Amino acid sequence: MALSTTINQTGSHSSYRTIFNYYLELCKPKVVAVMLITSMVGMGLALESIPTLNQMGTMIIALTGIAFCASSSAVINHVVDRWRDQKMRRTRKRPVAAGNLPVVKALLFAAGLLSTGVLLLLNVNTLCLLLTLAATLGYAVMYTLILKPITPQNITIGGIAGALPPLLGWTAISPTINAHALLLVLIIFTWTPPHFWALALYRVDDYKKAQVPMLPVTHGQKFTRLHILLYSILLVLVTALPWITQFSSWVYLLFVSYLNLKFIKLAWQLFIEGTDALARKLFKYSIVYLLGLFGAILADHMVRHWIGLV
Ligand code: HEM
Ligand SMILES: CC(C)=CCC/C(C)=C/CC/C(C)=C/COP(=O)(O)OP(=O)(O)O
Repeated sequence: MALSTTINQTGSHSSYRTIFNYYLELCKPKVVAVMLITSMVGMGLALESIPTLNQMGTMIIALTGIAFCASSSAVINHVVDRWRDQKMRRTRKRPVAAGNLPVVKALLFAAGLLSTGVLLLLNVNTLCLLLTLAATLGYAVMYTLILKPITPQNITIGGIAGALPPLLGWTAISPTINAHALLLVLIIFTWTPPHFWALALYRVDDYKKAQVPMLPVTHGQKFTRLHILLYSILLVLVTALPWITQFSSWVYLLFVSYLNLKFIKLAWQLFIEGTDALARKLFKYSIVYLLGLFGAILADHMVRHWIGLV
């Protein structure tokens, strides 16, 4: 119905574009893009010098494979969540929830993405492939299908899947489970609850309507704000670990301290004042924060190891 309207009004080119946009939206491209950036940082940190052409090839294949697998789990999330998405203002226009794309087509798309991703990662190494599959199933099955509808700790446990990308990147270059790569995973794992619960605070009515037991629904606003603050304090401690373990220099520490100060300030203000505007501000800042932190840790490593300065 929506498609024929588009064809009648604006011609077939725009309908192709609409369909392309539907499929693109299913992949959660912005979230996957940030995940790929953290994977790329993992790759850069695993390298002790400027990458060779061969390594660059591996990086491109691995990033494409990870992107395809991550996207396939995002598509499955759209299918599994379609009833819940229909009830929420933020998600009700999503292609499967709104009936613009049939479930079967979405599932075929997910299967195509997953098999292409696996084929690509078979050319990288087995560890990288297996960990990527674990993250894919972690988000599509463990989080979306099992944890999301049953416990407010869904995002803390399910957050492991979203936290894995730096390790995926690291293993693409060096197929071992490195302690410093696990530190990066720990950073995203600790960052996820304030990232998500900030959004859940100002979208609480959506989650109530869809009967999803997110923390503000089950335990209230004040309790959620306290937990955002506690996780933010934990995040400050965890993000000092790269410096404490002498993986990163004081330049990283300085930059991250600035990012942390702002994070704590917002989390504290949100705890005290509790407005939707502050929750929204913290959610948006959480993304800037993560990108800044990963940028800083990579720049610090590149300057000291790739270029040999300091
Ligand atoms: C269990 C873990 C996570 C949960 C539950 C979660 C939840 C969410 C939600 C509900 C949104 C809003 C999407 C929308 O507006 O439609 C969002 C946005 C976003 N998330 Fe997360 N997230 C998680 C992990 C991550 C991770 C690991 C990253 C990156 C490394 C990430 C990056 C982003 C980005 C970039 C956006 C903005 C997307 C946009 O503007 O369209 N998230 N997240
Ligand atoms: C291979 C690999 C790296 C896999 C990770 C996959 C991935 C895309 C994880 C995304 C995490 C995320 C955006 C959760 C959103 O929660 P939600 O689904 O409850 O949010 P929604 O209400 O917006 O759908």
